[in-house]
Amino acid sequence: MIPIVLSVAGSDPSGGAGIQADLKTFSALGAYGTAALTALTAQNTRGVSGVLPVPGEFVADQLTALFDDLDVRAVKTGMLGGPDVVDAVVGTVRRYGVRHVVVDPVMVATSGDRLVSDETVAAIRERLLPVASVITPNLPEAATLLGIDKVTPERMAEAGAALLELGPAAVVVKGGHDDGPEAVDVLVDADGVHELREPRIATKNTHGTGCTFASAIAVGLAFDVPLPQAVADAKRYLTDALRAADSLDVGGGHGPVHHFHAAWNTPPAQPHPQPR
Ligand SMILES: Nc1ncnc2c1ncn2[C@@H]1O[C@H](COP(=O)(O)OP(=O)(O)OP(=O)(O)O)[C@@H](O)[C@H]1O
Ligand SMILES: Cc1ncc(CO)c(N)n1
Repeated sequence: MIPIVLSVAGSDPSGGAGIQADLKTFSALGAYGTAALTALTAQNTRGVSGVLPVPGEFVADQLTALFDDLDVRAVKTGMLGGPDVVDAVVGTVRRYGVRHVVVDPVMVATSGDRLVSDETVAAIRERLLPVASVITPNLPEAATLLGIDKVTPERMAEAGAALLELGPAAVVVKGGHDDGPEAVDVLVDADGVHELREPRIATKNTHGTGCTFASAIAVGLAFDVPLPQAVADAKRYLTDALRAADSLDVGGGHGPVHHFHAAWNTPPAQPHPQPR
């Protein structure tokens, strides 16, 4: 039976981040993708112009409908519209005993636009982190969760260890927005600190990298791959998706990564033949 993975996240109508990115990642990596929407955004590759949260009660209804029927092997959370949405997720994870929970603590879009309120961040910190298998903050998200000014690349391991104290089984602090020849992330779990390194890809098309990375980890866990391997595999998949991103050329701002870089081993699209 195909492993079922669930994204609990917001919609990005431009298709590069949020549930759209998550479903593409699940599909590209061979899992069956499902999605419960927590918010609508109005956004494109240049920025976010509106957010409409889904009430927590209705997120809970979506989750109940899913879990009453489908054998969901892993849950990935992204943008969570409000504290009531966080509580709907936590309640479901506890009630159905979900084993694999990947929390991408989304706070700000690639464009720099803020996506969630302070109350939502507090609910994530206090109630969602303790049920997470792994959380994947970038440097500003790590700092916000820890209630400190900033986390520097030199202090990623230290920040990861402090975040581990908040209850998740593992933490991946992402150094993606740093510069340098490599994109370095730090995984901290009960076994200690592991560094993950891949080449930094020179592209402006980085919309949805965080969503894609966390979703790929969730697929690995759904296939029962051990966490450190699932994280390393996810990073390799994302790096290849970044490498192929410029071939898509979608939008005028930060365009999407190429989720299907491995599956579409066909030449670039040709114009449709004209009738004679
Ligand atoms: N230019 C790049 N080249 C290679 N890897 C990158 C690049 N940018 C980010 N990454 C990697 O992508 C993954 C996602 O990290 P990133 O820091 O972009 O997440 P994020 O800030 O949460 O994303 P988002 O902007 O979608 O919210 C990490 O493994 C990071 O190291
Ligand atoms: C809906 C949504 N979730 C997450 C992100 C983070 O990139 C985004 N831009 N939009």
